[in-house]
Amino acid sequence: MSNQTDRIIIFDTTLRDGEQSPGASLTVEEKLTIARALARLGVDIIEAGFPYASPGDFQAVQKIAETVGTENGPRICGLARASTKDIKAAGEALKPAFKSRIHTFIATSDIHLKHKLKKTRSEVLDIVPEMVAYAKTFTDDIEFSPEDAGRSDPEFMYQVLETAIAAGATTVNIPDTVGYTTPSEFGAIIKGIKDNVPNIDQAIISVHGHDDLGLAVANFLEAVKNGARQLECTINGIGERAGNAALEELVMALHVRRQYFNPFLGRAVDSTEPLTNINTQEIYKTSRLVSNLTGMIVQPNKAIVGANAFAHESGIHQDGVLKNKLTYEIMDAESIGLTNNQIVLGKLSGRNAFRTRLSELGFELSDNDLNNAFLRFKEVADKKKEITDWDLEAIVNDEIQQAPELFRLELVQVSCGDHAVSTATVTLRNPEGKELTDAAIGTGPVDAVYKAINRVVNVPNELIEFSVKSVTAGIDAMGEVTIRLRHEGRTYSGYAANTDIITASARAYISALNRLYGAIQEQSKVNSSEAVLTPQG
Ligand SMILES: CC(=O)SCCNC(=O)CCNC(=O)[C@H](O)C(C)(C)COP(=O)(O)OP(=O)(O)OC[C@H]1O[C@@H](n2cnc3c(N)ncnc32)[C@H](O)[C@@H]1OP(=O)(O)O
Ligand SMILES: CC(C)C(=O)C(=O)O
Repeated sequence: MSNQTDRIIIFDTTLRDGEQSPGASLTVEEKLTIARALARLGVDIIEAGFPYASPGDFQAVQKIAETVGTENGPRICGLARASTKDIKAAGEALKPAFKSRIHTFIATSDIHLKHKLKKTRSEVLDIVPEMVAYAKTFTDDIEFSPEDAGRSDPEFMYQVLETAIAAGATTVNIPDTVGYTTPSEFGAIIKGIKDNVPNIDQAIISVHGHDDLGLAVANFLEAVKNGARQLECTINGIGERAGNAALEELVMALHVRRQYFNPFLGRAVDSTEPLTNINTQEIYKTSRLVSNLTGMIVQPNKAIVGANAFAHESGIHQDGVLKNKLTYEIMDAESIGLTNNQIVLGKLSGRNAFRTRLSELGFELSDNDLNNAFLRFKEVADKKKEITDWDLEAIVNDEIQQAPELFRLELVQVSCGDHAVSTATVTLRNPEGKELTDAAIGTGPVDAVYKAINRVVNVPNELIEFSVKSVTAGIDAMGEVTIRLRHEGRTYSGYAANTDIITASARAYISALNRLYGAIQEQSKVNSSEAVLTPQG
């Protein structure tokens, strides 16, 4: 294999590194939904998880390998430390995939060797070929990463990469694990690898980077100029700490500035060939899906997918755009799948029009889910004359893409005002099917509702984020509520949309509590199976 491909491979790690964002933890079903969306987006490789990390991660990777890793689907990858138990778990979980990859890694920086791994350089040099060769017994496609490459001694890293490739690594991935390097430094690291690793032509050079200094995307573009051909990125740039390089920014930079990048890929400047396999029209929808399911809100001024990314506010700009869009726009909103938010359906629309529009928007629902979504649509259409694509998306995300419903909201009622004590009454159905009603007072209606819900659910938690925004303009707009809460150091998110923001707030809170309650139940199952296993050794 040669790394001289003239195309950029997009390796999406939303489900692995993205899920490492505090509070972004996803259920197996949610991961499957995102994996399907990534396949529609056209990513080449999905890093679906870290199978050894937990039974849930193992199951998710296995399910994605089975249902999304089909013959025409993307390659499915699992992460593993340089250890036989991790690699074995990855190999087992990936078995159902038509095309699989094991990604194994070990740190090469002296800081990590000394303080974290407590290993010498020569020990690492022995472990790497042994583990790559072991991974090779599960699949031919092996990626190796020298973790913290950005702070590693280049000469040592060259040696490690050479042994990894000699043992069968087909991709070598260079991570700036702590987001420390600058673009020119990162480009020089890639050039150094090309110039100094003797067998580098037998592997693809990949890059992975974090955004601690806001430089991840710039670093990657410099890496492409110096020979990197695979980019590891996440939707909306989510990930550990400040996140990863954002897929949408990288792809659109390569798309919009194609003529600038063509020569670095050995193409004629004016070549119109796309630089990646990404279907850019799927970008906006995928971004919204990931944001809703992870609870990681996209900031309004975020490049490409932020609410303001294509908005022109000031008079001089509006005047220019009205005369010619090119005055202030370097790309079309349509190119990332942003429609004009046109009115699509109303309360007289039927099931067929509803199903057709959802499928045009990329939602493939089972008959049961479609029925539920249709009933919600009719409810909303009774209150809101015009139903836009954004409303439809909010309805599906609220109604269908939810954590398993352990507690269900049956009723919420509030009394509030500037001369009243905010009071809320709620009725919830508990996991055993019993209806429970309670009431509370609070500093405002949402506070009162949350206190009343807490009296019923009775799991201590701290609300750390509450956001409400309208889906579209207008007084009858649906409100979207996203919340994050914390319990014993872990964060859980919830999402809901409704024309009544108090109802949306209550539903979003219950959706987060359902995740928290589900996690407690999972943990108690693990604890009781460990308790059974321990006495028998
Ligand atoms: C840069 C990255 O993003 S790496 C990916 C990060 N993702 C995760 O950590 C996923 C979630 N992690 C987990 O569930 C757990 O940490 C597990 C299951 C992976 C390991 O759990 P534990 O066995 O309890 O180990 P713990 O997390 O406390 O410590 C990590 C151990 O792995 C070792 N280790 C770390 N990286 C590597 C590596 N690449 N190869 C081999 N060993 C490694 C550490 O030195 C430490 O070993 P020690 O226990 O002998 O000191
Ligand atoms: C596992 C590696 C590639 C990683 O996530 C990092 O170094 O940030």
